[in-house]
Amino acid sequence: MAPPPDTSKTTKLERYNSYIRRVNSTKLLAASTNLLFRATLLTAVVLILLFTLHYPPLLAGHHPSAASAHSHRSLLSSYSSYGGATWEREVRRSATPRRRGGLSVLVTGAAGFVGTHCSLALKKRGDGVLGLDNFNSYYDPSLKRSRQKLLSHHGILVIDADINDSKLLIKLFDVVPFSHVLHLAAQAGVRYAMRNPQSYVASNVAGLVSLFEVAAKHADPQPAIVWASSSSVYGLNTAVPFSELHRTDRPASLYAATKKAGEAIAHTYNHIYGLSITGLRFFTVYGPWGRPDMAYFFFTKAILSGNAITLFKTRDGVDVQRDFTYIDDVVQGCLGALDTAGKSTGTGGKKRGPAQLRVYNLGNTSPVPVGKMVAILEELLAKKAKKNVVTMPRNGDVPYTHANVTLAQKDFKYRPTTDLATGLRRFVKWYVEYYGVAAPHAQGKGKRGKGSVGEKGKDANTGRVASA
Ligand SMILES: O=C(O)[C@H]1O[C@H](OP(=O)(O)OP(=O)(O)OC[C@H]2O[C@@H](n3ccc(=O)[nH]c3=O)[C@H](O)[C@@H]2O)[C@H](O)[C@@H](O)[C@@H]1O
Repeated sequence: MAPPPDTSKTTKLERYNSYIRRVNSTKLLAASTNLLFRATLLTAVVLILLFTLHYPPLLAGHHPSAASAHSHRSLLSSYSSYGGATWEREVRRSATPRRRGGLSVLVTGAAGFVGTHCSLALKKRGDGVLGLDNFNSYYDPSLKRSRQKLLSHHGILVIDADINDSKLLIKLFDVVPFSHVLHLAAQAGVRYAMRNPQSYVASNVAGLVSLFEVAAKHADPQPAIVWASSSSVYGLNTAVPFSELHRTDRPASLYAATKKAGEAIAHTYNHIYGLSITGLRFFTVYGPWGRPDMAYFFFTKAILSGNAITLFKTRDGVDVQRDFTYIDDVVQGCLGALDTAGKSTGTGGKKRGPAQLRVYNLGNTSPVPVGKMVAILEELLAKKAKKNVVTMPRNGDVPYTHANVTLAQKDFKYRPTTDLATGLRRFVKWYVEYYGVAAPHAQGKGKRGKGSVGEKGKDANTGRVASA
């Protein structure tokens, strides 16, 4: 009988082979896990890169001074990021005139007080308007959002961006051949300049240069520019009424100094690049949808709520006076300046010939003591103000303003027609409606003038009215 075959060797060999297979498959598993991990990492990096490249505006739109504003986004501001076919279509739709020979105007500071009124007036007569505003929180941004809503109802798009965002400005001029820019975006307020000086440099100097740069070097055609200077440039000037020929080299506040700097910068861009530039020196503009940082506005609030107001007197014990100018009159001046602006003469940063450089006072031509302004408000609100009268602190204020408007009258028929009592009555009417406060019993006897923005045909005496 043959001996049974010796299987021990074969079994050992098989065990060894199976061991090798296990080792190999473990190695393979480890290698493929490693590969999978690397591939996932690479895909993630590629995706992040693609996302970032695709949405640069999300970063570009965030100028530091606009940072706080971005917490106030609403549906209306969905164009805070720019680019894309839909965005371009909306921009063009808003900026295209609806009348033959109409203007196409980029309005900066469009959700501001003067910006809102001018945008509506331009749109109403058939011009194209595109707005820009950074919705900063210098004063209640919800008021700016309400103005934006009003503009949106009239087909005007306001883009949520800062004038220092030159990439956006370039993009806008690529999409629309604006004929004009109405540049009203600025850091306003005389006394606030002592608390936040840098904001004046950022908006009124750097922002202005940013706009002029793009208009001079990138815009084709170059637009004509009309922009807001200020009566404060007259500073310590004592010759009255203030004429454009008077000295403006003694500003009393940093605010005034930045506006004066703006006028000098305008001269440079006109001289080198052939930009047509018109500066408008506004005199204490007031009215419905006004600025809550201005005295007539916060005095109204204080009087209604029974809080004291502070009235400044000059060092000689005289009432401070202002040439208060009603918004509709200023709008008329802004449109007149736009209509008579000559064309810019340069292209691609090269001047081709001399261009227009102008500056005008837009005032009311009748100064009123601030005490009188308070007396008018007291009558309209049927309530006495609690007054603290103090000597004017050294805060940048000047004792007196008074405009000579002969030049604006001659060049574009500027004629202010609204006295302070009439204008304040319209303001108070708007104020009680907008804020839904209990209507005052008295509304004064001022003459009724032509309707202004925000008047809804309802009388404030009828009681509480929902905000606009
Ligand atoms: O015309 C201008 O150039 C300027 O007009 C206004 O500046 P201002 O005239 O100082 O306007 P308000 O701040 O409303 O002050 C009006 C008057 O009330 C006085 N006032 C202000 C505040 C206060 O608590 N008490 C007070 O008596 C001021 O001294 C001033 O005479 C605007 O705020 C500026 O942005 C604008 O450029």
